[in-house]
Amino acid sequence: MTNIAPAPALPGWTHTYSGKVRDLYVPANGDDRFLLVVASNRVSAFDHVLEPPIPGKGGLLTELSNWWFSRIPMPNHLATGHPEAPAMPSEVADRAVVSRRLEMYPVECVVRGALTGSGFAEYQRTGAVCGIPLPEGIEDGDLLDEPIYTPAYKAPLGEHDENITFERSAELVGPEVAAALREASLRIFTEARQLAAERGVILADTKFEFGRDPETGELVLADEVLTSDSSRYWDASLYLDAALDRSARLASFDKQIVRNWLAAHWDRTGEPPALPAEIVSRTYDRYRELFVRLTGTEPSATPGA
Ligand SMILES: CCOC(=O)Cn1cc(-c2ncnc(N)c2C#N)cn1
Repeated sequence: MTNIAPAPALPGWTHTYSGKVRDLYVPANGDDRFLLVVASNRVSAFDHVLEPPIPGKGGLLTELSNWWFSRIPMPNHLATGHPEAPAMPSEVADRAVVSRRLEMYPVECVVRGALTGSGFAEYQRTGAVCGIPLPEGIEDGDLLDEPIYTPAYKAPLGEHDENITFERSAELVGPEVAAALREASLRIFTEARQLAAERGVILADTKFEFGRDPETGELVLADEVLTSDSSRYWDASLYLDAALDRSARLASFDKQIVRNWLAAHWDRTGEPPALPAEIVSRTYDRYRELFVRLTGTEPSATPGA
C-alpha cells in the first residue's frame, strides 16, 4: 500500500493507529475512556491509498456521518458534550469526532439491499451470501426482495475482511449479541434506505460497526455511519434507466469516477498513478452532491479547509 503521510501531531492526543483513510488517537494523559477518530482527505481504491488527497473529503464525510448519527435512534459512540471528554483539537475540528472508547465487536455488520461487489462474487460462486441462499438469476447490481445481513470478520490490520455466516458471528460474539447486531443493522438500514429513497437515492449496501460500552454494557453504534466510504449509494433515476449500461446505472456517489479513471489508466501493477486535478475535483463534487441530496443542505466544510 502507498506510504501514507504521517498522521498530524495533535495537542493533548497521541496517535495510535492509521487505517487507509482515518487516523485514531488516544488522550495523551492516558485517559482510556475516549478516542479521537480523524477522517483524512485520503481516498482509497483497489486496496491502494491514492494520491493526491481529495481536499474537503474528510470534513464532508464526517458531517454526513454525524447527520446520520443524529437521526438514528440508538446509543452512539459520540462523546459530544461529555463533561470529561478531552478538547477537540482545532486543527481537525471539522473532520474528527471525540468518541467514547468501546470494546469493539470484531464483526463488520454489512447489510445489502442490492447485490454487487464481494456479495455478488460469492453469490456467483455459491448461489448464496454468508450462508443465505438466494434465488437463481440475480444480475450484478440487482435489488434484492428484502435486505440481507451479511457479516464479515474484521481481519487483522491490512488483511481482507472475510464474509462469515450469522452462526459464525454468534461463535465470535455470542448468540445474544450476534442477534442484537443483526437486528440493529437491518433496522437502521431499512430506515436509512427509506429516507434516501425519498430523496431519489438508492442505499444499495452499508457497513456498521458496534461496540460495548465498558461502563454500561450497552450496545453502541460506532465508527462512521452511512457515508460514501462505508456504503454504496446510487442515483435512483440513473439506476432505473434501462437504456444506460451497467456502469452508468450503478454510478455510485463516491469513488466510481476514481475507479473508472484508474481502470483506464492503470494496469493494476505497481503503484497507481496520481489522480489528475480534474478527477480530484469531480470526486469531491460527487461526495458533495450526495451530501446535498440526502441532507438538503450545503456542507459546512469547504475544500481546502
Ligand atoms: C482507523 C479508523 O478506525 C477504524 O477503522 C475502526 N475502529 C473503530 C475503533 C473504535 N475503538 C474503540 N472505540 C470506538 N468508539 C471506536 C470507534 N469508532 C477502532 N477501530
